[in-house]
Amino acid sequence: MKLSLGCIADDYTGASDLANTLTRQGLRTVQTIGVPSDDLALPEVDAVVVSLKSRSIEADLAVTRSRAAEKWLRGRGAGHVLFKICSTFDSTDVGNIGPVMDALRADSGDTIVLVTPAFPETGRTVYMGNLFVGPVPLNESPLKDHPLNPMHDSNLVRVLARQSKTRVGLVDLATLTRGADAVRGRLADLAANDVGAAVIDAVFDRDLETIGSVALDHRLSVGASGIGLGIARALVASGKVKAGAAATVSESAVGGPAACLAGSCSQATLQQIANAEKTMAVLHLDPEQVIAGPDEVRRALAWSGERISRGPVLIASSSTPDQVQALQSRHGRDAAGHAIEQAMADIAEGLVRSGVRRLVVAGGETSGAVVDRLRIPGFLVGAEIAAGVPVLRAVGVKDGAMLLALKSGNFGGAEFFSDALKLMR
Ligand SMILES: Nc1ncnc2c1ncn2[C@@H]1O[C@H](COP(=O)(O)OP(=O)(O)O)[C@@H](O)[C@H]1O
Ligand SMILES: O=C(O)[C@@H](O)C(=O)COP(=O)(O)O
Repeated sequence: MKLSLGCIADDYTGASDLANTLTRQGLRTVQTIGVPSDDLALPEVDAVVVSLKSRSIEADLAVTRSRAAEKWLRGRGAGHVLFKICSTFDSTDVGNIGPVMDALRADSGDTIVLVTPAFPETGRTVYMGNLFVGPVPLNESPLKDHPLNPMHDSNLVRVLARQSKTRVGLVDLATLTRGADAVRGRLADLAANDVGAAVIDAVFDRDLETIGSVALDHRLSVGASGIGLGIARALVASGKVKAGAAATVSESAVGGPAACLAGSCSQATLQQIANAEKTMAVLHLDPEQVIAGPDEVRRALAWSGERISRGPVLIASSSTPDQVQALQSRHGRDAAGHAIEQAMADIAEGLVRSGVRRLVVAGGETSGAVVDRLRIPGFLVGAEIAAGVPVLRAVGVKDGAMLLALKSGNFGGAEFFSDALKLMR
């Protein structure tokens, strides 16, 4: 297998979002959980997206894991590696985007790396280095209240400069609009001034196509699914990947009970949970009790045990920004987040033990904890439920077929949970 593109995603929902984008552009793509072991049988593919849970861990550990993934991908022939970050640039002043980018850039030997979280299909655009989420700057969007990495600055040149050892510059929309050679010229000027990373504006998919073609001059780029789309289109346009070759994924029904788990506290997910009350049984966990001990998990499993044979269930820990803040002030941000993630993983494990083979998970960190606990080594990409969220068919699991959907907290329409289950037969 010689890869045309290697990808390292800093969380599992982000990885499935990118795998979805690459598949839709015609690349045969597989999503692996971590660096795959040698005995995982992978199909013949153009792209591998290695999913890491490295967004909110210690920066040093994120660097070590990302470098190991890069080494594996380069060893499979990947000439270009995309470090997939969140389209809302989720990070803190200590990382992990900057430190991982710096390390991968050093490994790749590139003098300068293109960076853009733009993903116009989901309303993420970048202008003059400022990230917009729909109509508002990042710092006015619901991301200002994220439980783990609240975003308070929409200027990505500043945000990245605080995290990175290199100088950070900007390729603005006016330059981009003049075409690939104008971008190349600007990058050469920046590199000559010791700038090692360039945030590049992008508003429309055509901007991403220009970015994708320039990115392929380099060995590394950093961004969200939008730059993935640009790179995939450039690979197809250059003939390096045969268009329309995306592997067909088995559509055979899996059946059996279905469940949804929500650990995201995003506004979108809170609304989706409220809407799900109309179509399925919903249990709201008591976050304080989750942290207190295992009884809340037992209560959730007993509750679902009584209902799941009659229809899908949804179990949510999600709460509003002020409730999240109150909990964090009592227990600490990381301790609260970790305890709830592990409780969600316990619940997922219990549900699967009782026969659930169709599972929807809302939240990136939450999905990471659940998928790790279920020991799923990888996924093939099926139908698209919503922008950035595909149906995933697990590969390499012992207990037979299993379907999952890993939803970024911010993604999906108002009826996401029922939309997902309709496609997960
Ligand atoms: N009620 C709650 N209070 C505080 N933190 C919570 C609560 N429910 C979930 N969390 C934590 O908030 C974080 C949500 O992050 P994540 O799952 O990545 O969602 P998103 O995709 O919206 O970023 C997780 O660490 C989760 O355990
Ligand atoms: O790029 C995106 O917005 C998503 O792919 C993503 O990374 C999701 O992260 P979470 O919101 O933490 O699930």
